[in-house]
Order: sequence, then C-alpha cells, then structure tokens
Amino acid sequence: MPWIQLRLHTSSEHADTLSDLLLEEGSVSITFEDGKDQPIFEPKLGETPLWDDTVVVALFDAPFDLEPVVAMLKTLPFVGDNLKYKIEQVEDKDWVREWMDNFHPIQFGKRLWICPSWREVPDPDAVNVILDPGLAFGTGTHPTTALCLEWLDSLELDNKDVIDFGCGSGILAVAALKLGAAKATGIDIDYQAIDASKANAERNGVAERLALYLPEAQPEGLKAEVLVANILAGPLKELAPLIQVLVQPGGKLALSGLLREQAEEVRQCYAQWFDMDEPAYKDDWSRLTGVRKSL
Ligand SMILES: C[S@@+](CC[C@H](N)C(=O)[O-])C[C@H]1O[C@@H](n2cnc3c(N)ncnc32)[C@H](O)[C@@H]1O
Repeated sequence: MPWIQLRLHTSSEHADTLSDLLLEEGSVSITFEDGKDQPIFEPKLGETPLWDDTVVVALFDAPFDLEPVVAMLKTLPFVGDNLKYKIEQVEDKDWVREWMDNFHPIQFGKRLWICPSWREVPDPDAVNVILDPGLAFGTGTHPTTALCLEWLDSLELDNKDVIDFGCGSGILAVAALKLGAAKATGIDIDYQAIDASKANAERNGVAERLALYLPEAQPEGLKAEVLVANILAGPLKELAPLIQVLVQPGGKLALSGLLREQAEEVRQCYAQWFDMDEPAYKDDWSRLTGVRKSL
C-alpha cells in the first residue's frame, strides 16, 4: 500500500504536540528525525531526548487530502505562516528484502569473514561465520562490532575459553569458536539475543561449544581467558566489578560500544584490574583492550 508523508520542521519543544495533533488528523505513524546533524548518544534510562531542530514525519494512507491538515497547522500560534513542510509520496517497499540486499559478506582482520546466511561465501578457505542476526544487534557493519571482530581475529584462540558479554546475535562468540576457541559463553539481558545466538551457533556447527545465559542464570565462578564486551560506556562502567572477576589472571579483555571521547574514563575504570592498552578507533567509536593483572 503506498503512503503519503508530511515532513514538518519544528523544535524539540513542539514535536510532541504536533505529533498528537497529526495522529488526531488521521496519521497512521509518526517518527521524529534529526533536522540538523546533532547526534544524541546514550540517553539516560527513561529519557527520550529530541534534537533542537526536529523533523516530525507523519505518514498517511494514500490517497489523503493534506491541505486541511496544513491549514490547521498554520493556525497554531507557535507555527503560523512559518510552517516549513514537504509532502512526499512513499512507495511501498519490502523493507526486509531491501535490508537483505544491502548486507554483503565482509572481511575482518586476516582470516575472518562474516557472511549473511542468504549469500554465497566468497572464500570457502577463510574462517567463515554464516550469520542471520534476526532481531538481535550484531551484523559486523557497526564499527564497534567490527573493532571486536578484528581483535578476535588478531588473537591466538586455540583451546581458549571466551566470554561474549552482551552477545546480541552471537556474532563475536561464534567468530571466536570458528577461530579456534574451545568453548564460549554468551550472556545477554535480551532473550531474543539468546535465541539469535543459539540459531547462529547451530548454523555454524558450533552450538555444542556455546553456552548461553541471561545474567541471572550465569553460573557461579564463571571465568575465561578471553572476554569481549560490546555494550555501551555507561553499562560497561557499572558492570566493571562483575566483568573483571570473569577474566582469569593473564587473560585478555576487549571493551567496545564506547565513543572516542568516552574511552579514557572507561580505561581508567578498568585500569585497577587490567594493564590497559591505548584505545583503537573506528569512525566515532573506540575499543579498549587489556590484560588481567594477578591481584
Ligand atoms: C551493541 S550490542 C552488541 C552485540 C554483539 N556482541 C556485537 O558486538 O555486535 C549490546 C548487547 O548487549 C546486551 N546488553 C546490554 N546491557 C547488558 C547487560 N547489563 N548484561 C548483559 N547484556 C547486556 C544488549 O541486549 C545487546 O544485545
């Protein structure tokens, strides 16, 4: 079904009011977009911050006469004749298909490839992870996942135990197993991530070497020689006391999900337990690595 879309420039202050009015006028969906390039990272729990210059995008079932809607908007005291808007036709698309068409095999480091499960493997002799992220995070296209995959590829993982804290699609745990790790443990607060990780481990023939847990079910005394956690700076700082005990003395740690400017404070937080390296960067993001001290 085609749609007709009304795009309105406004401020964060008026976006919610306009959204309510447009829903009353018959819009079937409202989204907010950034009107200028103003990134918002890591909002606090329960906060939904908006951009100073917000675009309210209202979708209507086509055909729909938007003239009366625009006329009503112009009567609002905070809008008046300054209304900045655009009306566009939106063609119906198979969004899942579109996403699948845009996801291609990608190489990380020297040995490792992530290959969407619906594509041909470009190099059958490489270490290939066949992946379908499902509803979970982790395709390799995000710089933080890429930084972790490159790190795993650079390690000698033969016979090592690995923990993937915040496993999402299971991409890091499955990659570690295919790169030679003996066992991996994936932990995630989201049961959809646990399901996706299980399916990806099965797809890659490593399911019997991957244990998956919600945090509350994590076994007591769990420890590994390698731990990778791609979450976000806030949770990584809060979880530091829990994460540090999971790494054996001499074991290796990688943390990502950090913006460049957050790397130093997270590095200092983990430096009490780990000999930390200089951060590595990709685009706006960073990765920290370190070796567990024998305390
Ligand atoms: C950015 S995704 C990373 C997924 C995948 N490991 C990757 O590198 O692409 C972060 C994952 O951490 C999980 N997560 C967030 N907070 C967590 C917590 N406190 N304990 C365990 N997992 C958590 C999220 O559900 C999500 O699946």
